Amino acid sequence: MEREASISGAQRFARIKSVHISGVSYATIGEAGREWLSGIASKIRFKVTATTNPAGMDLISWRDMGIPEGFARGQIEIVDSLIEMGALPTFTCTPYLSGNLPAYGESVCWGESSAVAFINSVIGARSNREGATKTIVAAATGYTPLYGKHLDENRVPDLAVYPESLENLLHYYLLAYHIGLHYPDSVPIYNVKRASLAELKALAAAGAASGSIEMYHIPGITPNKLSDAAKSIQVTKRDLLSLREELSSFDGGTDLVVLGCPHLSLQEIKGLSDLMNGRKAIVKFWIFTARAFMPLIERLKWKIERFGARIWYDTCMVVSPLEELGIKRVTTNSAKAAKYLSSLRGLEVELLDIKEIIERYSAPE
Ligand SMILES: C[C@@](O)(CCOP(=O)(O)O)CC(=O)O
Ligand code: SF4
Repeated sequence: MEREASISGAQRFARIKSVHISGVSYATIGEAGREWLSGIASKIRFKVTATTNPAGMDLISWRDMGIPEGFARGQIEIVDSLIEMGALPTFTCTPYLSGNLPAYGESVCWGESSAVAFINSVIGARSNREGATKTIVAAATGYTPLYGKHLDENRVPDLAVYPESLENLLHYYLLAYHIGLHYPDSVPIYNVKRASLAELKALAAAGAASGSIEMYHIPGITPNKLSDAAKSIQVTKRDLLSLREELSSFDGGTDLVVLGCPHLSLQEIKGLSDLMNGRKAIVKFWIFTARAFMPLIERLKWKIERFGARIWYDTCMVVSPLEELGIKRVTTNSAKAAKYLSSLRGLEVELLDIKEIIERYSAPE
């Protein structure tokens, strides 16, 4: 940890109350990661709340997903090692909705770039975008080096963004993705009139996926101190639509629709069940969310199941080995998923808003 502090230029450490560990999927960390975790599992005990990012499969229904036995064995060993050290089995990228909610001003050490940007921006907690190893060291020591987004001077807005129009959730993803591409290290002010939980999540996820945006402000909505930004830009609807084209490599004829990047909130699942009501899927639909919501979804899911969609827990479309399940073309509404599905999983991607997806890939009952 001392060496880590000197690399990042930190002079001091912050005492932390929580970590969020990414790098849980066997598809991402492989044999090397599995071995490393099993080697340290009996030697390390976590001192603070430690939640976990999605794993490479639904930890209960993995056989239904078509996950090979060998993959499942490796994944279960990773999960066991993390739990032995004291991690909480949340397996979600929205841990702030599943029991790990930092307070305003609190320093934490979190992985998962979308969650880091969400808690910095929406809650006013403080974290840098950390790698898995560092979050494990922080969990074992209870400290993290104090630099970057832990410090006031790095949380000051430097770019005022004026979108021409935001008509649906996809536009929020595209707006932040556009800013992350062109201003990857900025602290933007998004001048938007409203932002639901889903929209706040989309802004957090997309700006960190195309760039390294760890924090944004929204006047009247996010709690951090605002000041005038040095630079100001307009983002037109045309900018958003041409970005959608760039992120899409096909148009119609998908193998699989994947929704839930980041993991869907309860409100989004409710909204989806209403959109699906009275319709039937004509392709495979997979939905990803946190295991913690499972009992609550019991009463909502009949509409989703009748539609023909499947809900998976503990995992997501990016960290499960979709390409090994014979899938080649996927459709999503998340710009972050679009990027990682093509770059990490090597899949063809179609990016559409949720209503367009339902219209294109389902029919009235
Ligand atoms: C792409 C991502 O959301 C999930 C995959 O990362 P990991 O395997 O959990 O480290 C991680 C991130 O954006 O920080
Ligand atoms: S759903 Fe998206 S944000 Fe969540 S872990 Fe998967 S890639 Fe990351």
